[in-house]
Amino acid sequence: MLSLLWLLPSALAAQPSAPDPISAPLRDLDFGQLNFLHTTDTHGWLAGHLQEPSYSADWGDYISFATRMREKAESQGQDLLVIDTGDRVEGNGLYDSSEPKGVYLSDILRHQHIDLLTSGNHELYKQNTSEAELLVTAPNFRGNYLASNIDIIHPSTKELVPLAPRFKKFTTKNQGIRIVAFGFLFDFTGNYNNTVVHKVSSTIKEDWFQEAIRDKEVDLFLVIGHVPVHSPEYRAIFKEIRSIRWDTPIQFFGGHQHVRDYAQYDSKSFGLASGRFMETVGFMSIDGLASKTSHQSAAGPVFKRRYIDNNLFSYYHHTELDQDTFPTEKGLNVSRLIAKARADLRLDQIHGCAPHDLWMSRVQYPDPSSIYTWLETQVLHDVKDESRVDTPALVIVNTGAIRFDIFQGPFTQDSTFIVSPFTSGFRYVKDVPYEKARLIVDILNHQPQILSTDESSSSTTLAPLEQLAYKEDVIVQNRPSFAEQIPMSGPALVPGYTTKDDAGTDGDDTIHSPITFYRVPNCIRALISANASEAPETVDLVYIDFIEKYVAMAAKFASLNVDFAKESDVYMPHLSFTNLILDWVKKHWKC
Ligand SMILES: O=c1ccn([C@@H]2O[C@H](COP(=O)(O)O)[C@@H](O)[C@H]2O)c(=O)[nH]1
Ligand SMILES: [Zn+2]
Ligand SMILES: [Zn+2]
Repeated sequence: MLSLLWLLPSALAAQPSAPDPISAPLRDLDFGQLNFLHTTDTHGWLAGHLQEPSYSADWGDYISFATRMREKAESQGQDLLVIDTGDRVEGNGLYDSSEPKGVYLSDILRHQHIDLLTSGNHELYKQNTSEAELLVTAPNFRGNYLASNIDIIHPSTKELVPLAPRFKKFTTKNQGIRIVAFGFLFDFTGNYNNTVVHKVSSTIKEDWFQEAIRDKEVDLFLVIGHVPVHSPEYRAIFKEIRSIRWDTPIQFFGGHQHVRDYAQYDSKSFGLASGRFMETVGFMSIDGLASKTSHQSAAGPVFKRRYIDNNLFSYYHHTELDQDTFPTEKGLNVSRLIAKARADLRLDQIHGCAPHDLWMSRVQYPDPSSIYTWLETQVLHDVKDESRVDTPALVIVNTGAIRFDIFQGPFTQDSTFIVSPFTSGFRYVKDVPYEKARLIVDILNHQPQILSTDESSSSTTLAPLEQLAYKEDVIVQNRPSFAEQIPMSGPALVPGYTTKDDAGTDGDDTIHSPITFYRVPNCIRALISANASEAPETVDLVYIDFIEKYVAMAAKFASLNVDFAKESDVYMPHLSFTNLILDWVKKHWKC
C-alpha cells in the first residue's frame, strides 16, 4: 500500500544541522514470522548525511528504529534480527579523523544490538584495523561476529586464529526458528599480511561447513557476508548447501558493491544487498518457515524485501510512531554521543568552499562538473616531487580512490575523509617513454572495474572482462541518489534510488524520480610538464601506490621492461592522496 508522508521540519530531526523537509510517497513493510534489518558498507557514516535529507538519520535514530521494529514484531509474536555485513570503517571523518582511527566510531557502533555481523575488505587493508576487529569489535558483539573464511595472526600469541567463530546455530526467541548462520568475505586478496582470507570455494569444502549443512534440525540457513549477492562466491555457497539440503530455505545478506540489489537463487533462496554509507536500511521478512514446533507451510515460505531510505520520516512511517513516541532513551543518547564526537573531532571545521557541485558519475566524464576532470586539470598538477622538478610526469589515479561527490559550499574536515579517506601515497618509475605511459593508462581503462569496486582477482595477468564484471548492469542502474530537493509545491518526487532487482521495481520504500548515472574510467591521468604544449619523450610514471600491482601488469602488457619491486620509488614522500586534495582546497577554495 502506498501512503504519502509529509516530512517534518528539520528542527524536529535528531541532528541540529539536518536538512530541510521533503515529502515522499512510501511503500509499506510486510512483516512476517521472521524479520530482518540490514546495513552494509556504512564506512563510518554513523552521523548520517548532513547535507542530504533522504539519508539524514543517524546511528542513534537507527537504534530507536530497530528497537521499535523489534517491539512491533514481538507484539505480533514474530522475531526481528539485525545484521551488518562489514566495511564499517574508512570513509568518514567520524572514523578516519581520530587518532588512532576508529576510537569514536567503535564506541558509537556498539550501542546497536546487532544479532549477526561480519568483516568487509576495509577491515583488513591495514594491520591495526583488523586487530581492532579482533580485540574491540568482535568482543563488543560477543558471540554475534562470524568469520567463516578469515584468520588473523593474534598480536599477542602470534598464532594464526579465526577472526571470530566460523558459524553459529541458534533458535529465535518467539517463533522458535532454528537457524544455522555463516559469515563470509568475498575472495579478497588485498588484505595486509596479518590476515588470511580463505577462498570461498575451498572453505565450503571444509569439514566444519560440511557438518553444519548436514544438520537436520535446521529451519533456515542464514548466510551473511561482505559478498555481492550476484557473485560466484554466493552462487557456490548456494549450490553447496542445496546439494545437501534440497528444501531448506536459505537467506543471504550481502554487500561490497555499494548498491541496492536482490537476488533470487531458487524459490526458497534469496539475497539482499543494502547499499552504502547509511543511505539504506534493508528490510526482509520471511513467512511460512518451519520451526521447532511447526512445519514449513505447504505453499512454501514467502520472502519480501524493502530498501528503506535512512531518514526519520521513513522510520516514523514504518513504526507508526511520531517525533514524540519514536525515539528511545538509548537512541537519543547515541545521537548526543555522535554530536559530541563530531565536535571533539572538529568535523565541521571549514577548510574552503567549493564553488559548485563536483560529481563522480552524475555527469559525463570529462565535464567541468566532473570530480575527475577537476582532479586531472587542477589538483593533480600539485603532484610534484622536489627532487624531480625538471622532469615531466604522467600521474595516474584510480577513480575508485574518490568515494563521494563534493557539494557546493563548505568543504569541511569531514568532507576531507568523505571524498577520499585513503592514506596511500604516490610512487614512480623514471624514464618511461611517454607513449608507453599513455598506453599503460589505456590498458588499465580497457579492463573491467578492477580499480573501482573489485579486487578479487589474484590473477597475474590482466583478467578478461567477464571474470571481474559482477553483473555490471546492477552497478550502473542501482546507484544512489543525490537527493536533490524539489521545491515543496506538492508531492513532487525527490530524485533518488529507483531500484530494479530480481523481484522487480517495487523494492524501494520511497518512490523517487530517477537519476542518470554515467560510467567512469578505471583511471584518470594528468601530464605535469613545464612545457605542456609539447609531448615529452620520457616521463616519470607516477601512480597512487594502491594500484601498483595493476600498473605493473599493464606495463608488462605494454612491453615496458620494468621490475616495479626494484625500480619504483616513493614520489613526494609523506603525501597522501587525501592530503593532496585537502592542501589544494585550502589553497584555492576561499570562502
Ligand atoms: O587504499 C585504498 C583502498 C580502497 N580503494 C578503493 O576502494 C575500493 C574498495 O572499496 P569497497 O568499499 O570495498 O567497494 C577498491 O576497489 C578501490 O577502488 C582505494 O582506492 N584505495
Ligand atoms: Zn564498501
Ligand atoms: Zn567492500
